[in-house]
Amino acid sequence: MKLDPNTETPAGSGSGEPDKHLRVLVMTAVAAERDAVLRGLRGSGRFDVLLAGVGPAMAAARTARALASAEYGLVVSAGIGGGFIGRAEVGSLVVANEIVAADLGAQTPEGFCSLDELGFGSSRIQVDPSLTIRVTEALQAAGQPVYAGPVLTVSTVTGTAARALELDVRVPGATAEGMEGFGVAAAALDSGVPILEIRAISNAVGPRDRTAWRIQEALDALEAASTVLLEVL
Ligand SMILES: O=C(O)c1cccc(C(=O)CC[C@H]2O[C@@H](n3cnc4c(=O)[nH]cnc43)[C@H](O)[C@@H]2O)c1
Repeated sequence: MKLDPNTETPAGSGSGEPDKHLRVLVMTAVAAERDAVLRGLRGSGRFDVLLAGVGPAMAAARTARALASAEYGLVVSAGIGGGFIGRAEVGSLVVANEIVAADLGAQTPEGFCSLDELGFGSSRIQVDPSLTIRVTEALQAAGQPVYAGPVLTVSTVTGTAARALELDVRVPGATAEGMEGFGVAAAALDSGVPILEIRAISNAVGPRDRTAWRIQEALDALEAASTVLLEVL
């Protein structure tokens, strides 16, 4: 498959409409997310929903294995995630317009240096803008609170206000945070398959407060979003 030389994403038709003859691979970190997605997909045979494991490394390995075993027209990284305050509240959905490995780089006395700045590749993978818009609009039309923006992948869940601010400065407009998206996206990019990431917000990105997690609320939002994906993908 051809890659767009500017974005390094698979070159598409520009409509954001995946080839409906091809299967869709959905990768979730854990079983509770997988089951929510499966409930939303209502038995559709066009989607395979597989476990990625937690964190970008396992997610990349498992996605690469799945992509080597069958032909897919789209890969979706889906799960619960943290929402940046003021951009995505608990219970809402975030559709990635880019997937950013936010802690991949080097710490220097002058501050964080990304992989791009170090000249070792890129820590950002773009999502086809028309796909992001198409999915965001469909979710909105279904009455779900939804935002489009950068979704960060981190290996360490943010647990302080200072770290949240640091990430917000590093990635302007950062909207959500998860732990698998960049791994799933790297495998998809490597196989020339388009990528999408959707996070249902279970907690705010900031000071650690386990009592404030709303995991069931986020899983319900993920299930409802998956029903919309059935129609739009
Ligand atoms: O122990 C904590 O303070 C803590 C806070 C939030 C999430 C966790 C997890 O271990 C969940 C990891 C799992 O869920 C996704 N997730 C959910 N919320 C976030 C978040 O705020 N930042 C990053 N990842 C999050 C993640 O994709 C994993 O699959 C622990």
